Amino acid sequence: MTRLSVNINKFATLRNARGGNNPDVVKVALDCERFGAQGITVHPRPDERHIRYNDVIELSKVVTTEFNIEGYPDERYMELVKKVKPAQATLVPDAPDVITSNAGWDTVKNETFLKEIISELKKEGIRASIFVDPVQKMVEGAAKVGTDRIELYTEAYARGYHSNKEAAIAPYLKAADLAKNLNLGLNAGHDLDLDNLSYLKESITYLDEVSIGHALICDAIYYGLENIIQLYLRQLGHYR
Ligand SMILES: CC(=O)[C@@H](O)[C@H](O)COP(=O)(O)O
Ligand SMILES: NCC(=O)COP(=O)(O)O
Repeated sequence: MTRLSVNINKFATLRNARGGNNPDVVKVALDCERFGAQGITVHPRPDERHIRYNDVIELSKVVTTEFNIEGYPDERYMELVKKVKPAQATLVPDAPDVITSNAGWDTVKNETFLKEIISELKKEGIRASIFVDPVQKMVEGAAKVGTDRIELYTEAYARGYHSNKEAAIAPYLKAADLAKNLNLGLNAGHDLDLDNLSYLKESITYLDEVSIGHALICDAIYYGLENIIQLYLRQLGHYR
């Protein structure tokens, strides 16, 4: 069964917009778990515009499902994961100033670097996953650097899904088959949502995990809207 890891970055974006601690990301993580999430994902970025490094430390004390920390493996990231020892570290090749993740690793060019980082993670007992585009050469390169899993970067799939879902999934099927043959675990993420998720899952039956943040949190706000307006109207005495 494919596991759902909820990326809680955007809750932190909302908190940071006002200062203070609403919403409380620790409570959010615990509630996500209570409501069935099988993992919690965070992606601290150097500018700490959403999840902060200290949040990650506090979350690590309470998360009981799979804790997954994404990020570019610079010194600060490596220090953090070594301290926190999450179940999984997902390495993403983001430059510090990107709005969101926008590419997978070039596993060929970065072979030596990735090998070193992954061996450091393994020494700490942390499962390594690396973010890759659905490109055969990059998946082969991922196997060579010793990662336990890859995470397929699904932005292109999500973008193509509505116009031609068969074409959009095609490179992912090939990459997933190759990953399976190379004994790599398989995760997927980025821009997955209520429309495109089930077709991905039906098509790639041995998907270990998806991590979903942006759309899930937008949906939580939107699907909660009717209920919350009623609750506020009740406070104003409209239903007495
Ligand atoms: C690795 C990936 O595809 C996304 O997790 C990304 O981590 C989301 O990060 P932002 O929340 O900063 O957009
Ligand atoms: N690894 C993908 C992730 O954690 C969430 O990506 P998104 O759903 O916010 O695009």
